[in-house]
Amino acid sequence: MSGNGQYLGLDFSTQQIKAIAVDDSLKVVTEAAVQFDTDLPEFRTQGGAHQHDDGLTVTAPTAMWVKALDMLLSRMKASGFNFSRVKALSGTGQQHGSVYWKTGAASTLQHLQPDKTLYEQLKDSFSVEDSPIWMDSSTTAQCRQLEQAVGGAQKLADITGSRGYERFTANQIAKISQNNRAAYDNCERISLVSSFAASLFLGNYAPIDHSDGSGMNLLDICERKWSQPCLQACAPGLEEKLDQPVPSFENLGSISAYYADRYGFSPDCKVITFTGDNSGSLAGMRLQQGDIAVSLGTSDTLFLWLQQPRPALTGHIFCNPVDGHAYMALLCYKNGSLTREKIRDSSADASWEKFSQALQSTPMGNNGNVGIYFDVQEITPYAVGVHRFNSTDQKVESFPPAVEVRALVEGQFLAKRAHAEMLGYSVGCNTRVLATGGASSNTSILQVLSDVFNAPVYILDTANSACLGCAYRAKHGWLGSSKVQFQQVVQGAPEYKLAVTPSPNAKQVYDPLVGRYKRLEDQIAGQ
Ligand SMILES: O=C(CO)[C@@H](O)[C@H](O)CF
Repeated sequence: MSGNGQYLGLDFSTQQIKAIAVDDSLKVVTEAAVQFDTDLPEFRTQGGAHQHDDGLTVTAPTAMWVKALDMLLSRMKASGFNFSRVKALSGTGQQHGSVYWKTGAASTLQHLQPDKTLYEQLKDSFSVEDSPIWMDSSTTAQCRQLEQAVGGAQKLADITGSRGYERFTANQIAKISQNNRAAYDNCERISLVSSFAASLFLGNYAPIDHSDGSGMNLLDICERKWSQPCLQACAPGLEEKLDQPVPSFENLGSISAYYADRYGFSPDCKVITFTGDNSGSLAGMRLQQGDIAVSLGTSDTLFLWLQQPRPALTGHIFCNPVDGHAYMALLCYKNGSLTREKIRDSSADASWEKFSQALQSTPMGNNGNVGIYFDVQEITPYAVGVHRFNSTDQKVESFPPAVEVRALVEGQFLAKRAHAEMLGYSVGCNTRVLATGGASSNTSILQVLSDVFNAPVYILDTANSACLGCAYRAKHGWLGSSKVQFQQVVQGAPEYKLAVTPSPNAKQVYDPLVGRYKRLEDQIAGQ
């Protein structure tokens, strides 16, 4: 894999647009960003979005994303970045968001004038000016309609990898076709945020990729084609507005001449399919078969690599962005660091040191005491409340402080393992846990994670993992995904740091405890 080129990753995320360039050894050489709220105040967004008065609808101005790209590239040019060295670029977009290109916009995209900004030329190219984004929760009716049309929630999950979720694109499209038919009819192409961004660079409509397309409730994730029952249930004439989905590592062709003329990109710079931000993160974290990535933040997120997925009513299964025969899964937990902090305050004198001492002073399995701490409405599963059980499954009102601390941490990780296994993951000899996020700096917490999964835990700096992952994917696509595996391309990337390994007998303690935890969780979720 020779070459002295550079590879550019772009991330069109909720609050900013970011670029990272890496050299041939995948070392970061440039970073740049535009913050929507502060750099483009004329759009008056908060966190990159507009929260509507109904308390459910959340959108972002499509033209703001276009203007942000003008600003980002101008900043990079002004800083002296040499665009001519970029061999290929790829990117991500916040998942589920959608862009509605007005009839006739293709011609404008194909004939961009280098003496004008993208914004000047494209600002009136969208039949829906405010794109629905992933924070929207206004389409519950459309979710139920879609689930009913295809045979129920589990059937929709079996087809598309997820039950109906309000933020998923099919339900947003259905809402627009039902409530704003003129805008829907005056739209010749619907893009995701990722394929919209790719279209800007390609100077033509870019296709939706399999991985981000898996977040729409429209793609049959086994066939990797649009599901006809889902298309027909969603909106009339939808398939022609979407075009056909493609693998997430396709070389879409050369960059639009607009960028060569205006910024000095090489005319031969290749555009590699863009994908969703979580898929980009999987690439940036360099997950491979057998890996689980655990992001321990305000909400906890699990990224799984799956070979044989089992779609369920919780979690999401997407086509894998770097391996055309594999899948990935996402599990999101609302009760994350705030819950850990609450127990730290109530049972460890608000001290992480005492929190850690409590974990060190209590045995694996906590003498049979199990806790489920859903302070706020949990989404995995849909349940709420704090529930404590003693070794004979009797509900108890409280635990001693140290037992409470361990019950919380073990409960959170037993939940993650139970739901991961429900989606088709199996803990085995090649399991690696990659930990990131605030709590990954606490070795005692990581020790419990390692024991529950009976696997080594590595620490990963995933700052900008989505953007970095796309720079990696750009090189993979440029080299030719049919010629080289993604894992080979990223071999030279910085190594993970081994943090902890499982305690002796961890397997004997936690393998049976996972089943017991799941039974207790089902019991409280069923309430
Ligand atoms: O909704 C989500 C995943 O399903 C979020 O992680 C968005 O992708 C954030 F942009």
